[in-house]
Amino acid sequence: METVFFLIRHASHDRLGSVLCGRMAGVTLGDRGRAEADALAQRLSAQRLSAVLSSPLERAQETAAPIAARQGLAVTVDPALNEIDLGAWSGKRFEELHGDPAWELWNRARTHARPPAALPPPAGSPTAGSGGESMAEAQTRIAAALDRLRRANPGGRLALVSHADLIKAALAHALGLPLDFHSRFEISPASVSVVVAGDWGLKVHSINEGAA
Ligand SMILES: O=C(O)[C@H](O)COP(=O)(O)O
Repeated sequence: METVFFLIRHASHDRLGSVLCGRMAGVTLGDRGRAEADALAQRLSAQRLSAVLSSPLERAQETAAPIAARQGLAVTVDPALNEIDLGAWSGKRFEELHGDPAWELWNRARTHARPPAALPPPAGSPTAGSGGESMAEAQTRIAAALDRLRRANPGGRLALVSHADLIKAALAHALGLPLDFHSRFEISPASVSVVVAGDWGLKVHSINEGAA
């Protein structure tokens, strides 16, 4: 039996395009984002969803809430849908990052680049030298979640509210696209990308639907 996944990027917030928010707390939807989330919930009301899952971050849960409410469902928070751990870059303005060689590498070589650690590791720590989460690790996380959710929900139609890079990683996994090509397609705020899963694997039905 097939399981349909509606991969939804959270709606707009006021720091979009100026701050690399990552997992920082307190990033909530503004007026525009709430209007986008309501419009998205209205569009999705034509679908019979069986579950609405969300990243733990506020911007995702606030996007998921009106979608779930319209369907008479509760939002289930799933840590597997969380944003990539961007370590020391979380909360930095994009203008601060420009010119940083590690940031340039992150943008051109996602297959092996890794954000820097948020805090220097203690001296002698076995984690010395480790950083944030690589996109490959995030892809493993979302791919495992899709497989787990598919097995638990045969015939289900699940909305998963997450983040741009997580959705790109999921689509790249389904398409067999190298992560270095992450910028070859767009995942906009409040957009929907549809992936169908079966015993045979994953099939991409659409990408970035409903983008403004
Ligand atoms: O701010 C970030 O973390 C990224 O630039 C975009 O991620 P998002 O999908 O959570 O906005």
